[in-house]
Amino acid sequence: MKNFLSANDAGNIDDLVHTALHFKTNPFSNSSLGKGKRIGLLFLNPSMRTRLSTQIAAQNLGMESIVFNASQEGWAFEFEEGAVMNGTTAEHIKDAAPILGKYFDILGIRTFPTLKDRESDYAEKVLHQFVKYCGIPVISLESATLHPLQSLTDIITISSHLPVENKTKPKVLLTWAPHVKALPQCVANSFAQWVNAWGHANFVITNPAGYDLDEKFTSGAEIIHNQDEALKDADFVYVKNWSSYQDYGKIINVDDNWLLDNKKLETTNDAKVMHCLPVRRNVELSDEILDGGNSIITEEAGNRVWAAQAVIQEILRNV
Ligand SMILES: NCCC[C@H](NC(=O)CCC(=O)O)C(=O)O
Ligand SMILES: NC(=O)OP(=O)(O)O
Repeated sequence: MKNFLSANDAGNIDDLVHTALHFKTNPFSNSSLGKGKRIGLLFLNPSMRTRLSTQIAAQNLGMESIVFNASQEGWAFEFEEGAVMNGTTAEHIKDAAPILGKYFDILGIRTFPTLKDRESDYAEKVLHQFVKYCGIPVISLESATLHPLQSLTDIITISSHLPVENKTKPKVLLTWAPHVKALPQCVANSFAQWVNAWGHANFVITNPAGYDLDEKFTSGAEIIHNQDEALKDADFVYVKNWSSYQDYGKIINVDDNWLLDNKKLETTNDAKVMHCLPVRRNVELSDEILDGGNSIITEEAGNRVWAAQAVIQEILRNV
């Protein structure tokens, strides 16, 4: 593995899941692989889980990690080719990224979308410039359109809840949920991309009209606009808000009640409920679900370490 930017970089997903679950029971089984190596974790946006789990994963492999909160503590980056930098940006990515390539062996980057310029966001303009100019392997810590470490975690979590002799595919439902802010489509896009690539689920997506995701990621899933219908017999319900892809970055008013509660879960197959976190309680997900027996959300967040460790190991084997 050279970079880890999407499901396309994962190789065999089952193998990666297997490696991650091995680390879950044997965290220090390869604790000298990263000796003398250093990962830089650069954040242009907030994070709790991604930052901490990736640091722990690196440490478990004997690797040093340094976090750089670039948007708060660094010079403002310029990404435009040929820019006359007489405004607020102080350092061009072409100058900054090669330095990071000198300091680190692997670079992790979190960069959210603008939610204003769809073309630029969906071209992953910022992430790809880091890749182009840093010259070392790059791990996405959530980019403009995808969140691959989260999605690998989600597949690991689902896999570990399947019966050992599982013959039938579980029904995995991704449901849109309400929110007060316009959020990226990354987590939902990425979950769709990974579940499709994994191929071991009957995959359904439910969202209100106007919230259909980019078909580039969802193609292969069944899309149902009626949440009650979509919930029937689901084994896993993945809850997430996203802003509109079609009316890019906008919140479209929705009449129906899309907030999941225990009553809505009754028609499922006693479904496990998942969410990437952070979650707005009683806006995006109800207290009764978050505090109830169907939620596997804390376990899911715990699995972030093993996903990151499996990915860093694969990259370290190539540097
Ligand atoms: N990294 C996981 C999710 C990050 C981001 N959520 C947020 O920005 C929530 C912010 C808030 O609730 O104010 C998202 O949806 O892509
Ligand atoms: N799920 C997730 O990526 O969490 P953070 O934004 O806290 O890293």
